[in-house]
Amino acid sequence: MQKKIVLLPGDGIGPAVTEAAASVLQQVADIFSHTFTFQEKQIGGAAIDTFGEPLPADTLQACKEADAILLGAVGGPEWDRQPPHLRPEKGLLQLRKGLGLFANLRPVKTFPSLLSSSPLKQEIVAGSDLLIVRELTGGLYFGTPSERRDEGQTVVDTLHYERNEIERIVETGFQSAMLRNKRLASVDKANVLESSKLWREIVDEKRKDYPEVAVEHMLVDSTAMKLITNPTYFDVIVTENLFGDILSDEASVLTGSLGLLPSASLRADALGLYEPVHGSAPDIAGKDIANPLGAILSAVMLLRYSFGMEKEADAVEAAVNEVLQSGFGTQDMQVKPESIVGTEKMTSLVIEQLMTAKVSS
Ligand SMILES: NC(=O)c1ccc[n+]([C@@H]2O[C@H](COP(=O)([O-])OP(=O)(O)OC[C@H]3O[C@@H](n4cnc5c(N)ncnc54)[C@H](O)[C@@H]3O)[C@@H](O)[C@H]2O)c1
Ligand SMILES: CC(C)[C@H](C(=O)O)[C@@H](O)C(=O)O
Ligand SMILES: [Mg+2]
Repeated sequence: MQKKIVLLPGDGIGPAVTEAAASVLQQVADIFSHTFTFQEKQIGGAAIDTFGEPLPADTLQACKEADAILLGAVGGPEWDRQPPHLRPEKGLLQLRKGLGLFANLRPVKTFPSLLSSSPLKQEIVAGSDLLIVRELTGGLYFGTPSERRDEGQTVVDTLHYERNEIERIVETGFQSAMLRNKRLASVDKANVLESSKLWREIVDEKRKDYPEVAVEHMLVDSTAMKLITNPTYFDVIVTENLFGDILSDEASVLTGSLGLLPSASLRADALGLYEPVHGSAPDIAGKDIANPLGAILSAVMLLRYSFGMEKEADAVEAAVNEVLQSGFGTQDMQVKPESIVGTEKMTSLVIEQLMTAKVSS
């Protein structure tokens, strides 16, 4: 199969983890006789430095013409003082909005070999396997007005949702639950927010179409607590943009490292944007120590969701599992000191494992 992939390395550790994931995809193409073409474009701080804007029109256009997009991360202290429209993060938000990628899937699954990596007790995290379905193109992130007034001393952000925006993400939540263990936690703040009240109404309407799914409405504050005291309680969580952002970083603690978490941002057709959940990690950039597995597992989601390549996705996932099973890890994971490897080494271990598995199959 021939497929066009746009690479958006971005800032900080973004380029290193994107390169890692792209080299795994290239290996997949070689092994399974596909042709993947990679086109690299600028976004975030790197784009601001070169083109004066965080999402150049040329980048957006290339993404619109691609079959899938793989992004590293954006942001960093050097751009933190920029006006809001010239922040690296704005480029990512414009890209999600510009492509209409409203459904952000963030799976969180503990690897049995990494149970001791989590700061939480092993008996609590063991068996955790949940999916956060985060609304990605609405809510506080995009509502207007969002501004400073009275010489900056009054501020306003707007939480805005329209019925159809809630309906489509809730639908994604139900469909995801149907493909998993048929349990859906709809997370909101309906004891305070009007947007959450409409959200609940819509969930209650939709649940009639999915009688097999056990639905529970949960408040976001107690969900945050339950996520780390009883994570196996959850199957699918569907929630609005900001709640999903916060809960997904929290949930990364279950796996032992934020560096392990992948994500897919999807819309109704096959185009998707795939990126690790973590940020640009300026504190470790340029040192060959970033964990590339969140990006590599994002490439697994790309193979599955945009290309429908199940056996290819399974092969990469199995290779990652095998490498972790052998005890290897990056410095952010709790592995034996002699088993700590860098970004490039971790990537080559995954690639070698992929090749070995292919030869022996
Ligand atoms: N999708 C994105 O592009 C994205 C996501 C989150 C944050 N950001 C941006 O990244 C910048 C830094 O934000 P932050 O420090 O709050 O969050 P971060 O996710 O970049 O880093 C948080 C901590 O996790 C560590 N970490 C993150 N990814 C890792 C990896 N792959 N391997 C090993 N360790 C890893 C970092 O070293 C740091 O200690 C900010 O500018 C922020 O806006 C971007
Ligand atoms: C960088 C930032 C805009 C982004 C978000 O808040 O969505 C990030 O935290 C994420 O989780 O992808
Ligand atoms: Mg985030």
